[in-house]
Amino acid sequence: MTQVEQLTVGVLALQGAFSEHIQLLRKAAVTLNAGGATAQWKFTEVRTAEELASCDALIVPGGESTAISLVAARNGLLDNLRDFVKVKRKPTWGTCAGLILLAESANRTKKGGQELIGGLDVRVNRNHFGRQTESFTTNIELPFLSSLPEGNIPYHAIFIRAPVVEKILPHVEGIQTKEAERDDTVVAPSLQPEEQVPRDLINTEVEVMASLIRTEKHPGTVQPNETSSGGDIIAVRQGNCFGTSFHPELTDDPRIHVWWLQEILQTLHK
Ligand SMILES: NC(=O)CC[C@H](N)C(=O)O
Repeated sequence: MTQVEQLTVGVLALQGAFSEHIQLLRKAAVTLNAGGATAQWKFTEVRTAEELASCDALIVPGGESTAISLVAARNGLLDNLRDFVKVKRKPTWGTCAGLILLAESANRTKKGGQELIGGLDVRVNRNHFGRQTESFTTNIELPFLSSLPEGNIPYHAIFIRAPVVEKILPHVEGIQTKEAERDDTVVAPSLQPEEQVPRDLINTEVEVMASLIRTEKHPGTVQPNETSSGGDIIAVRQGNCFGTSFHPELTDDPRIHVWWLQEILQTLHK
């Protein structure tokens, strides 16, 4: 009998919707293993460098990116997270605040209050749709789910003070050379030369996985932006990193978690 591999997926548990992710990951693993055992999955909350080191993959949840980055900095975890994502290049998924933290650049940040992990060559615009009261839910098409059972059923996406990807950046090692074009833009720090990963290992450009085309009027005002003609970019993937503007963890629909666990298996077996 072939040995089933053991994989540990961590959820950064400093602030935000981490326990919801763990519950949905458990549900996703049951779904995935029902189609034939894939792996023995362990899902765990991550608060320390030791816990992070035990993980094969990581979710950075929704919540408040400023709070998550402050606590991570206080716990001395930011550099470990950067190493996990950008040097070890382990599969990492950020939802909402997590997408902001995985971006190489973010606009509308609080003065002096935000550090980024980086990993996705994008610039996000925080709170793109407005304040809490302008949060909304909507059914969207997620073409990347189409290979899953029931993958073509629209996905009920929850946007809470959500960011969007407003620009795909050219990949440059040494992020300081990237634009910080406004007073409220922050960028992720550059890798040290000895940490730089050869370009062919990064291997992919940013891939737009989903856009939101707002056909009906939502309460929030939409800022004009560079992607408005094709809709707002709300899901991207690049190499080991995946990010979504919305909160799959606040639904009971495990399809994106199932898809992402499959991605982990594929990445690890490449
Ligand atoms: N729901 C969320 O995760 C909101 C993200 C929040 N606007 C931030 O900047 O962190």
